Amino acid sequence: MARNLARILRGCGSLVPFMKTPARPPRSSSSSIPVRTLVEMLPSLFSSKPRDFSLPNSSWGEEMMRLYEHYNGHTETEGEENQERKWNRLPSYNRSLKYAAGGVYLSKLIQSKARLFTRNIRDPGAAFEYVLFIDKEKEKCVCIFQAGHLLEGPPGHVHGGAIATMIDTVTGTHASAISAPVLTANLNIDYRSPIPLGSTVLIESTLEKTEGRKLFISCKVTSTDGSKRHTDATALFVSVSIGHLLKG
Ligand SMILES: CCCCCCCC(=O)SCCNC(=O)CCNC(=O)[C@H](O)C(C)(C)COP(=O)(O)OP(=O)(O)OC[C@H]1O[C@@H](n2cnc3c(N)ncnc32)[C@H](O)[C@@H]1OP(=O)(O)O
Repeated sequence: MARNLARILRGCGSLVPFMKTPARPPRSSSSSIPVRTLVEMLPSLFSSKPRDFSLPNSSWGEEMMRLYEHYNGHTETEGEENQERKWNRLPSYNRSLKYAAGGVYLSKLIQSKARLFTRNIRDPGAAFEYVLFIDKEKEKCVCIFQAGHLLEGPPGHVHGGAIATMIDTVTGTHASAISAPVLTANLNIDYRSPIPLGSTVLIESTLEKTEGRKLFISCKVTSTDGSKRHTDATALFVSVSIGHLLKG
């Protein structure tokens, strides 16, 4: 049991955003691990640092790099006061938790082969290359997205499902930064003009309002100079408890 626990803790990745207000999950009759205590302990006990996929790699094109440097230049630096700095880069990992062990409820969340949908292609640049920045007040998020050749839908252009995935990812990450954990309850998308495969676009999300557990977010996808509107969307996220996630 102790060895299993050590493996879980070693394998922790990016569950941190989901840990803000953990609720009490039901206890497993088949496990002696106190689930709530363990779940709450996980984020503070990471022993290895997972790869941050939102940092530049060799596949990033000129436009992706230019915009990354632009927004990163506006990133708040720890311990440094500068009112001009507006955007904070959000790190991005390819898994929530790595190893499955430690009882029926934890095993539902901790699946050894589970990987974040957008971060599971080994070949850099082949699919989803993106980095997100959030503004200080958390009212807005901006994502620089470079669409790789594996995302083809119509010839030479990005698949609508891949665009929906990115919109869900950006608005979902935005909502999570405000009130984790959240689930997408509703996503409406208007596809206005196709996105060329290999191109870099901007995905901007705006918090419109919150009502109790509900977060209403709007989103647009444009060319990087803003002259072309590719996609408009609205999304509704609902804050849920860890117990809701465990229930499935
Ligand atoms: C790092 C990358 C981040 C990526 C983020 C990706 C996020 C995702 O893709 S999540 C996966 C897809 N989504 C899901 O699987 C969610 C499945 N649905 C559910 O679990 C539930 O229906 C859930 C959580 C949305 C709502 O259930 P529950 O917590 O019981 O809330 P419920 O009481 O039904 O509704 C709460 C409020 O939301 C409203 N609501 C719920 N669903 C909808 C909907 N589809 N449309 C409009 N309103 C809705 C309700 O009317 C209610 O409003 P009010 O409080 O004013 O009465």
